[in-house]
Amino acid sequence: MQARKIKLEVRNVQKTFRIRGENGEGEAFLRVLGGINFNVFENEIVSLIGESGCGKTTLLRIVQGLIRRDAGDIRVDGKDVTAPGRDRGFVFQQSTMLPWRTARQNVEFGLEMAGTPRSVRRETAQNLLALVGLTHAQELYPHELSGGMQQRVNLARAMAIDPSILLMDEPFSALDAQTREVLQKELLRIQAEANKTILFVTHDLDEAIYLSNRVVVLGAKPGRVKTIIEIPFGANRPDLPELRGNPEFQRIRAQMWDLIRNKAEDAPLAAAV
Ligand SMILES: Nc1ncnc2c1ncn2[C@@H]1O[C@H](COP(=O)(O)OP(=O)(O)OP(=O)(O)O)[C@@H](O)[C@H]1O
Repeated sequence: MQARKIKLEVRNVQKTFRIRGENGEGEAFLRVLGGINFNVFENEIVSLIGESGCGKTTLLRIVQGLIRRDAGDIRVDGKDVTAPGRDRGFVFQQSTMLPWRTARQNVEFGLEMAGTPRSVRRETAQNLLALVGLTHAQELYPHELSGGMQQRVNLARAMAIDPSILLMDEPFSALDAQTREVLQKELLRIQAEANKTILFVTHDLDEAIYLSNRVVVLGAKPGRVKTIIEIPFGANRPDLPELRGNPEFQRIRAQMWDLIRNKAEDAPLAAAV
């Protein structure tokens, strides 16, 4: 069997924030990440879950290159990460579209910054907007788009620079339940069509199981990897409402819930994290 290619390596990443001391006086230290280890393989979706405050967003921002780690290594395609770069694309919880640009112009933005010729930019943006199902909305401005449509544009924009990995921080959590389910399904379709590798942060256990090949469960204070769960449903997994009735889905969900509530012992980590 061919070895899977590692896209993202996270090795012993640690972070402590300097914060105000008790009663707002002096200073104190908050150890947020206590040595995080995991890999994301090519074409995988890996989700990070864990209780609020366990450091998911901090970890994603460190991978993004926006927060400096105190120790450890992060490599994308074997290259050390020290700052934001075109090898990583981002989609956040809130839409980050530029309000004075149309959907197409928003998708073209990163390519413009990179000096890509106009005709190539336009074609790339049109292709990506078609991929995310927005051909009809290319020339609309953000205020003319629904929240779900805006997140589709943000996804197309993140993909425009053809990053090695997409980092997504709760991208659907501000959407209503119905739109969220549509976009979750769409993300699986887009990921399969475009062969993308994704690191995905979510609070939502069902979303993590439905979208992921593997789920990294983090414990808190300091954040650490409790276990990494392989999700056994293949590429043609049923839609989430149907999957929820699957006993294996329910078993995994219960296991995650126990881990997050600290009811279960940390499971031994597999060698190939
Ligand atoms: N810049 C900062 N300075 C000081 N403390 C910070 C900073 N950023 C985050 N923290 C603290 O680090 C801890 C982890 O925050 P983080 O946002 O990474 O957690 P999270 O798991 O993403 O939480 P949630 O699920 O609620 O979004 C929290 O206690 C937070 O208050």
